[in-house]
Amino acid sequence: MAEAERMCISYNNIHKLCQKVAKYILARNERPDIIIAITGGGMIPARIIRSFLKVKGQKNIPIQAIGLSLYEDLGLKNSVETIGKEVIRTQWLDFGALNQHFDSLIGKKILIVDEVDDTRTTLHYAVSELEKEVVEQQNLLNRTNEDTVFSIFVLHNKDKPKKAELPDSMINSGRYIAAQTVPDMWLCYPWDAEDIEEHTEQAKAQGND
Ligand SMILES: O=P(O)(O)OC[C@H]1O[C@H](OP(=O)(O)OP(=O)(O)O)[C@H](O)[C@@H]1O
Repeated sequence: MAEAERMCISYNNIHKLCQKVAKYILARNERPDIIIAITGGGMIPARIIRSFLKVKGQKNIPIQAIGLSLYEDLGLKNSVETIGKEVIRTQWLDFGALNQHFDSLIGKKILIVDEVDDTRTTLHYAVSELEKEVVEQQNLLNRTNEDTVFSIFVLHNKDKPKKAELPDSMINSGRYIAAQTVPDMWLCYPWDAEDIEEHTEQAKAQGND
């Protein structure tokens, strides 16, 4: 792929994007009760933004990880049109650990973090499965009158047709937060770099430092 079609992103750039988004979240009085990082790309942004969301006198926001991987569905059982990618859960919430902080996700502000929104398949899956999880808990505990608020933070949203939707209520209320919207190009994150010095130089040259 030609150099111009690759966008290199430095750690410094990611740090600053997290800081910008944290400011936005705090200004809206929407500090999350819990951060859910989608592994592996969501983990570093989740950890960085937690520091910027820290408020004096308040406990650190707990981070939970969910593992979601895109799996090539070869569409063998279906028609050609269904060929695409499906999401496989490799890791899910640890409710035992969650309970040390609070009793459930019900009524909480939840920030889902990933590095990139490409086709939106992963984020759609994460939001719908987490919403289902909350509804199950609400029914179980007879607490159906409490509102749970989901937000999303991604470093980059690729400007392209998406293969899945997010709730309108989330988009329209500013709770889908992409630090940057970028053209549909190959994004090179620093954690994949073999030579981090060279990578950082390339990021600088592209203005992403
Ligand atoms: O918008 P989508 O088309 O769903 O793609 C975005 C997802 O793809 C990547 O995950 P990947 O499965 O490559 O795993 P990784 O994070 O462990 O690299 C990325 O981290 C997002 O989670």
